[in-house]
Amino acid sequence: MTKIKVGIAGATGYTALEVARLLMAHPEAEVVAATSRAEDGNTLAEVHPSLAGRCDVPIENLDAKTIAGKCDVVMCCLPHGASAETVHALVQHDVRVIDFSADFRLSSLEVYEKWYGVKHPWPERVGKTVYGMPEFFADEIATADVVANPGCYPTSAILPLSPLVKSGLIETTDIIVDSKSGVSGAGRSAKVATLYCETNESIAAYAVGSHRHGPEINDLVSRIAGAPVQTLFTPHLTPMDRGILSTIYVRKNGHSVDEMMQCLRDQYAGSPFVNVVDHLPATKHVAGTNYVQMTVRDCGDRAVLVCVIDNLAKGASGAAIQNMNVMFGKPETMGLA
Ligand SMILES: NC(=O)C1=CN([C@@H]2O[C@H](COP(=O)(O)OP(=O)(O)OC[C@H]3O[C@@H](n4cnc5c(N)ncnc54)[C@H](OP(=O)(O)O)[C@@H]3O)[C@@H](O)[C@H]2O)C=CC1
Ligand SMILES: CC(=O)N[C@@H](CCC(=O)OP(=O)(O)O)C(=O)O
Repeated sequence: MTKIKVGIAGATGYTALEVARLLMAHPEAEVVAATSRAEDGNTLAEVHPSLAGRCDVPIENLDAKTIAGKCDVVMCCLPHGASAETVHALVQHDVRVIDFSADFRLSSLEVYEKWYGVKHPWPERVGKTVYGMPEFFADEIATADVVANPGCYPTSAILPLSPLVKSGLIETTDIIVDSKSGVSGAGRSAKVATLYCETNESIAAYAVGSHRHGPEINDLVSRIAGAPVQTLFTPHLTPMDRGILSTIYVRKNGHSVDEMMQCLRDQYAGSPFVNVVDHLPATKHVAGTNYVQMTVRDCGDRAVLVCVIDNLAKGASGAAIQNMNVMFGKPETMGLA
């Protein structure tokens, strides 16, 4: 059996570590290349000691032609902007790419450039790249050269909202998405806001009314549901390593919460990673799994949807492995179950 040869660009970051960790347990894929500007010459295990003894792949400076020559697929774990340039160069050298950044997620170039404040390096490709959520786009993912891996917060909102909007069970306006994330969501590079003393014993709302995941949620729910949707999204930073909890307030549209729960159960009946549950456990959600749990509660003229995910698993690297499995004709759960 020939294994899928995987490259990891941006190998020093948190999503890269998580994708490498998951790939160590994948029976039909192997890490064959890794890149970073800062750690050129070291190995993946030297940079991430938790991989010691399991991954001596050398880290090199990113050269698209060299990496493409070694790999069947590259996990591009770079920040937006830098990622689009790299994805473009990789595709020119005939390698498939899973892009962790937001560079190819949105339908509209204008919306991208407004919210990200940069000129897009590959504008022709915006709006023509499949969104990496196999729950809705598996057929396109299977044949894609580039997959736009979803944002972590958007995953926690798109999965519960889309089926309910599509079935007309909730109103398309006045939707409030209130989300909390662990600190690893902000990446591994040093920033004052994510220092231990700033985050420990604290909780903070940030980018209120201006977070770039608002337009991503609106775009994707609208696309999937076939109806324009406006949400109000507020993220919060919480003193956890990882994890996302989204509490979503919606207006009922003359339908009961039982109907909403049934709609979600029907939508995700065959889905290996989305669990619709009667009660979310009061105990800690298990980190590092690709599973999403969601439920709905009745609150008079409103309903409250609650969705819990792991930002580094289903919110990033787990979703990327799921996408890779779909791209290479493997069972969706391989290496993730
Ligand atoms: N963390 C999370 O929970 C999630 C992250 N994402 C997205 O995944 C991507 C990676 O995130 P994450 O792993 O957290 O980020 P990190 O900050 O932890 O790592 C980023 C990596 O990119 C490299 N890098 C940084 N700037 C540049 C540049 N200008 N050019 C080339 N390489 C660069 C760094 O390596 P070096 O400096 O050594 O070259 C580093 O390896 C981002 O686009 C992020 O938005 C998406 C969903 C969830
Ligand atoms: C806690 C925290 O800071 N989270 C990040 C979201 C990470 C992510 O998914 O970002 P991309 O869409 O850029 O890939 C943030 O709010 O910027």
